[in-house]
Amino acid sequence: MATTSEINNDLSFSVVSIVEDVLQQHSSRSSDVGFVSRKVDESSLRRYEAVGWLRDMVGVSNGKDFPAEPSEEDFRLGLRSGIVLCNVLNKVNPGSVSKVVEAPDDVVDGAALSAFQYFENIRNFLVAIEEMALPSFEASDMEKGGKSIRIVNCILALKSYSAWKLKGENGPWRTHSTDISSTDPTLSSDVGQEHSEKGDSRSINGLVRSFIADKKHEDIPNVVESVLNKVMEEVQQRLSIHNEMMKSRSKPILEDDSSCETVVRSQQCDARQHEESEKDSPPQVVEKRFQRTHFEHYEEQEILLNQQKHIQELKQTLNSTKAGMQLLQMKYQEDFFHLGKHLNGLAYAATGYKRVLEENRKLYNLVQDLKGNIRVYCRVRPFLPGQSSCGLSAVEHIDEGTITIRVPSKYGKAGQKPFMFNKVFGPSATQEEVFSDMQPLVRSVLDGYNVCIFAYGQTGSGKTFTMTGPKELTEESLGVNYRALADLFLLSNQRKDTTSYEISVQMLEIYNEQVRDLLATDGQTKRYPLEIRNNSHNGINVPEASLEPVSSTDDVIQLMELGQMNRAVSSTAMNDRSSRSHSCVTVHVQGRDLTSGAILHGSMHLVDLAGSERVDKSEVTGDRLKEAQHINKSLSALGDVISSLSQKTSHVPYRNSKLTQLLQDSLGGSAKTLMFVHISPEADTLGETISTLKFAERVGRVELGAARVNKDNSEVKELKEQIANLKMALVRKGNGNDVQPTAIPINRERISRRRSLETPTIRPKLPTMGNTSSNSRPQIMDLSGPEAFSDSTASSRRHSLDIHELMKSSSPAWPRQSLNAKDEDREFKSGEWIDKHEELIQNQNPNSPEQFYQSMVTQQPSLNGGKQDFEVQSITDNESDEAATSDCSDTDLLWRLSVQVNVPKVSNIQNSTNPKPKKIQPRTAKHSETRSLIPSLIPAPSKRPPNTVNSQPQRPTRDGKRRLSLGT
Ligand SMILES: Nc1ncnc2c1ncn2[C@@H]1O[C@H](COP(=O)(O)OP(=O)(O)OP(=O)(O)O)[C@@H](O)[C@H]1O
Repeated sequence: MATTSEINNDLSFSVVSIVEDVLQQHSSRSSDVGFVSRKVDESSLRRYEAVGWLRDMVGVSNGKDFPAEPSEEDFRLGLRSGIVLCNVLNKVNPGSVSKVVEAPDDVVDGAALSAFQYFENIRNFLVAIEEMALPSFEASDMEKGGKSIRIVNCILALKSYSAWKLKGENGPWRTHSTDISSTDPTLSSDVGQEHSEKGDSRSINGLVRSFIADKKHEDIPNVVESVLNKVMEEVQQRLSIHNEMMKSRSKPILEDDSSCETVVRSQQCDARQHEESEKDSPPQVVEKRFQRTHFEHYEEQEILLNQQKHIQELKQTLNSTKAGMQLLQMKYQEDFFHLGKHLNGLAYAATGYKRVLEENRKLYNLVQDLKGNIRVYCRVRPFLPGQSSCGLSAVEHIDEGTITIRVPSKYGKAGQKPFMFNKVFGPSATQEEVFSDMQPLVRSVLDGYNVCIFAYGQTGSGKTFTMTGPKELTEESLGVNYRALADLFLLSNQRKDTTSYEISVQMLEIYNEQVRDLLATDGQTKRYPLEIRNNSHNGINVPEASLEPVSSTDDVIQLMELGQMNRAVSSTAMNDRSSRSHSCVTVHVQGRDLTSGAILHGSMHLVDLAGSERVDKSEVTGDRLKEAQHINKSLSALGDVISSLSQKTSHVPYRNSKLTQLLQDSLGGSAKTLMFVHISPEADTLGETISTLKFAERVGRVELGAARVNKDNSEVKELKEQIANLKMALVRKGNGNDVQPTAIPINRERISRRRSLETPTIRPKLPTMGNTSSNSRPQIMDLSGPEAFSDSTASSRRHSLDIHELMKSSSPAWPRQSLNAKDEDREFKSGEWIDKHEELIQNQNPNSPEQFYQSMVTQQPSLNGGKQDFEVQSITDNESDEAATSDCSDTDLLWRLSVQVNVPKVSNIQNSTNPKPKKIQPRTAKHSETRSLIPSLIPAPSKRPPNTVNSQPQRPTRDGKRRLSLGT
């Protein structure tokens, strides 16, 4: 970095000095050597005179830097600090320089002083001199190469001023021509008071005059021209040097700060302006301008220095900030790293938590399955395109398994009401999402479970959408029915190496409490109405309905289309596509294990219920009203069933509607049941929505008992068939008919097949059986052959089959005892008539069937009072229904068989243990009605001869009817 003095040295030059230089060069070329040496001598003398005076003024000690006759260099160095000059000036004219910057004591010479101090003193001195109108010089004259002669002039002028002042003269000081001109030949003799201003020009004039004095007159113009050219060249040269220096010095500054750049630019601009103006201006003006700018440059330099200092400070701050930033960055990076790790941990934990939640849900569902809870899913329909979705939705919030409804004050206490279900689907749930949640349930059909999925909700809430899909079906919008069957095909195909499946479909409709076959192609009337037979052996509860085998989704689509066409659809005020009937797609699956030969059968009801809205709201009359009433009746029957199931009452009124009859196996049996409740989002249907959700919550609390697989191995299956055949044979015997050979071959054939599997160790038991009554034995043999009783491994089966032995038994097996507790429980739940029967059994002496029968008959009025009267009445009225829905459960068959075969024994016991028959109460007209039911359960002892199969009670015609239906 250049010091201030260097800058000053470099920057300060004057036109005068240039002209002098040029003239001297010329003179040196033209004048003789004697003239120069004379001039040098004169200068030296004048210098000595100036130094002498200064030494006198400041004293020898202060003027120690000045030898008495100093060289030009010594002279310059001695004055360079400006201290001597200022002190002298203050002596001559006290207070001219207010503050003289002294050199530090430990500094030997002025070289150690800072450039600032030098300049400060010199500047102050020059300012004062100018004020005193004394001849001045330039600060650069103090430097090497400067014009010391002008310093000498200034000092001598001051000397003469001092002398003038000492003389006590008044008025403005005027220098004497001799003071300067006598001693300085280069100066004009007529230099006046304005010397300081015009000194330079006078000095130039003097030079010029002396220069041209010895020139010939005709040479003068050429000489002047060449001098001027030289001057201009010199000026230009120096200016360019000056500019170069300025540029080079301002470069680092430029890099540092843009404000410096501005300053330097302005300086360059100034310099250029100077350059240009100097071209045009006379040398004096140029000189003056340079003098003026001299200080300005200094100021600028000072500013630059300050700015540089600031820049340095800023740089330092910047560096420290950068370091701080780097530190922060590192810290942040570290933090980010930790945060990332933490987030990873959290994400992992979240995944784990989600897994646990999912696991919990599965376990919860498993528990539900084990308890046999009816699963309840809820789905909220989105606002439909025509509807204004800006209208407030009735749904406040939907969570995984909770739906919160906004309840306004008109429905009681205003607020929010949450309802909990196994799963809640919001309006944006897709058909695929909905199905994927129920897929495991659907798949369990192939494992031999009975499954029932029914869609419930008011009209237009989206039941058909969920079960079938919208009007225009696309792959994405296919409903549960299609997806379920497609999935069953897929899975059955995957299992084809181990199990062979047969899948067939029925499609039914319950319209105005009548069951219709939707797949009928031979005219609807032919199969209308159809009968429902609960607890059927093969799971087909409506055997008369078309059962169509299907093996691909195309088959299913064709069937569904046919079903949809046949379905009774009529428009209402609420929904133009409102179905006024319940529709049920039933999928029957039979699977045969290819290794063990075990057969399983599962069935799945996919039910789309009719809308649950109130009749008054539908604004319907006439036929439509009748339809709506039937729908409401069947739905309230469904409600009653659910209610009694949830209260675990012994009587479940399945028979109150065709719908509950159809779903009996799914609601009260061993099925897996899912109710899919649908609600609309509109606030104006809130009343219906709340009652729907309340009903659904109640359904969710119903426990049906664990679902069971309908898996029979071949042995059990054969036994069941045997039981059925035996039972039929007994009935025929009881009616005095011969056993029809047509029923037997199947049995014989099967049993002969079994014979080959029997072991010889079982055979010896046959003679024991041969000891039984010859009357009965051949009949049995006729029925099934002696081998039928040879299976010692199935003692219970033999026990139930060996009628003869059973008849001999001294301790009769009472129906109730012949069943295990589980089966009994199931019986209680599986049908109304069983409930009644159970109640009767509990009220009778178990050892007295006659009494039991009689008392049962006599107590019938009280048993059938109220509602039960109605039920019995309805059953007797609809006899065929009763027969169809009451029979065929396995346990039921066993139980009944036991009852029948044990009755004679019981009758014997009755004679010994209860000689006095209980008095039969007189019957009312109602009793005769109820009686028609009772004999179907218990044979009438009075009509039964003892100890023979044929002596079993004569059953009423109705009972015979039912047995026929069983045999078919
Ligand atoms: N989740 C849904 N997404 C889109 N549209 C739906 C949805 N659910 C229902 N809809 C539309 O709402 C209208 C009524 O639905 P849908 O016919 O399925 O109701 P519903 O309950 O079966 O009526 P009904 O009791 O009269 O048979 C239809 O236009 C249907 O396409």
